[in-house]
Amino acid sequence: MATDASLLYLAALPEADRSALDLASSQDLLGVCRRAVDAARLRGRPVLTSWAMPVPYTDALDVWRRSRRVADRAMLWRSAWDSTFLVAAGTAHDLSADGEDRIGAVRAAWAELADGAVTGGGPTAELPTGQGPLLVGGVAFAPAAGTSRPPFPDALMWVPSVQIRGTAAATGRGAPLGELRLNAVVDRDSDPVRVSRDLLDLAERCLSPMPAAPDGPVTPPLPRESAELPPADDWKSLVGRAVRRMREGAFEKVVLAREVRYVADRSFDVPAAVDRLGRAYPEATLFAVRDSGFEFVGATPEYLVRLTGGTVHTLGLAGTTPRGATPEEDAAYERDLTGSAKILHEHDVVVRMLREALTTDCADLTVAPSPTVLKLANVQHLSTPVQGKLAEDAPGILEFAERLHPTPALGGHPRAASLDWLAKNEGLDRGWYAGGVGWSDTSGQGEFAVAIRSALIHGNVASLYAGCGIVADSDPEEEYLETCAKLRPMLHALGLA
Ligand SMILES: C=C(O[C@@H]1C=C(C(=O)O)C=C[C@H]1O)C(=O)O
Repeated sequence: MATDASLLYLAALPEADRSALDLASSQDLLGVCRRAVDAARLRGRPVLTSWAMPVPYTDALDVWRRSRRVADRAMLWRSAWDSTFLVAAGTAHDLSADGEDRIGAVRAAWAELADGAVTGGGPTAELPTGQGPLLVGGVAFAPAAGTSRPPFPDALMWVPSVQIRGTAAATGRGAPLGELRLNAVVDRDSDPVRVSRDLLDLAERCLSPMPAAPDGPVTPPLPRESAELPPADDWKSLVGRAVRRMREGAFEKVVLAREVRYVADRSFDVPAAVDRLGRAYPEATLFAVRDSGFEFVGATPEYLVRLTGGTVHTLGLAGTTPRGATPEEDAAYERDLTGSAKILHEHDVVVRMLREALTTDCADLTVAPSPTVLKLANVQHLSTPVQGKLAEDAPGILEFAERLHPTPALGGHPRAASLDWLAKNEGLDRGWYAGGVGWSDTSGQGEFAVAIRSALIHGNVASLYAGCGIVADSDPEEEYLETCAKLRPMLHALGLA
């Protein structure tokens, strides 16, 4: 076990770079931990401590692959906005919460913990957004009915012990540095020597230069059984029922989802799947959250909210057509997308809601006058970015996430009537599908993606999810085919198609 920060540093560095950089000292980390324990004694409450040092560009996927083996929890994040990656490992502090007010409860606990953090180390890489220790994780689409939902709570948010951030675009020597950050929450009885030693030990195991052996079998697992939940015909009838309710005027739009569950002959290779997703969907936010052997992964084109430098960004993404096999066919599908009154209506409902939700906190709201087309490998979508300059006393990202979720791109409109119908009729435990995955820093800057194009994986069982917006003139068969197209990325990634 290494107890010296300089060993850790060298482990992460290519041979030729070793002499060029200052050696970090374990004494420095220890000093910060000591200060934090002193502060905990003085304040009579636990104190967040965080220490950072630069690390050269590292292969984020490789670090994450190792982290998910050595830590109780791990998360990978590659941001669609600026290509920064985040690998989080271990638990410095758990802020998970259940129930309707899950995001609010996390927000309050994070504000208390973040206040008066004792920090040290650095200087580190300049990151495009967010600084210092982060709160990472995700939230379910809706609170679980009754007892806590297995395997994840309604909001699984935690401060990781080890946090590695950098820019995925950077390659080779002379490239921008990344940041390694070690976080802990100490109380009056904590032993600073032990705290710093445990952090270095975990970081070294995550950053070890040894290549991680492949996780699963070299040949992809073969599906032994699969089930559509609900069965295809039942789901189409459900779409028909939603259409009838909308024609009766009950609501304007509702998003119906379904699950496809696969049981394979052996465990799925999650890192290989994430690697494939990342390559096939470079414009997507890539995420993987692992806890207790369950892993929720996805590559989503949709973000809920991003807060950076006094600006809030969100995205209206709704309206879908397939990609064509030829440029002509693709252009025809694009014309269907931009010229369909039904699709434009579906999209407009989302943009209207986003605008309303942001108006009060933004001095200056910019909404593109008409949607653009986002082309992914499997489908194309109508897309309208929305951004605003935040007013002085505007809230942080968790409050925006709470306010925006679920947008009518994942729930419906009007919100209360559509969600109520959904809860009574969809018959699906969405879990984290269509919820949010992301992070916040101590000042409320951060990013949350909408957790679609996602799957929950546990050993040899994978649950894949997809849904689509239904309006009064939706056709059940077409909507069913749309969900099939949305499932395709994950099916390919897992080697199931
Ligand atoms: C619900 C999903 O996607 C959402 C629904 C869309 C639609 O109805 O056109 C488009 C993008 C997403 O907002 C999904 O992928 O599961």
